[in-house]
Amino acid sequence: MLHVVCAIIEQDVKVLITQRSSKMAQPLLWEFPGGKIDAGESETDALIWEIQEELNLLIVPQQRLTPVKHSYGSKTIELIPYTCTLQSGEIKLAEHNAYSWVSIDELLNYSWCPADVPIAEEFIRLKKH
Ligand SMILES: Nc1nc2c([nH]c(=O)n2[C@H]2C[C@H](O)[C@@H](COP(=O)(O)OP(=O)(O)OP(=O)(O)O)O2)c(=O)[nH]1
Repeated sequence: MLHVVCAIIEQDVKVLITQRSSKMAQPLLWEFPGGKIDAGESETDALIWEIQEELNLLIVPQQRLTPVKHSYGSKTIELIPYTCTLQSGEIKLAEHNAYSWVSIDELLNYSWCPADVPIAEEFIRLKKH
């Protein structure tokens, strides 16, 4: 199983989501940015590194939400979400096709990678309570 960590980056009342490029797996679907955890790496170190690489942003992981297991054909991933705050940086896309800052109410209007849907739903529940 592939362990993937992803960031729900919050600023004011919006969260950052990214669209995978046409060359990636799950082309043009929206996700929470992140990536694979390498052997020996902590979840939060992997996340900080990936977000720096992909978006040129320095984040601070805050709260670990519920991991989701999802099978894409032969490949099974465990997607591990963290809410995060933004420390510094301006977005420069290195891999993604697009990004968007979206409000909680708009979050489910996007075409998500299937593994992300329960994560978006949990985040919405968290924010509405
Ligand atoms: N980073 C990230 N990956 C996700 C999310 N949801 C989801 O299903 N994935 C999948 C897509 C990939 O199959 C896998 C890891 O994606 P990745 O972007 O870090 O790795 P990668 O491009 O090197 O993977 P690949 O295209 O070579 O398979 O997890 C998400 O919210 N964030």
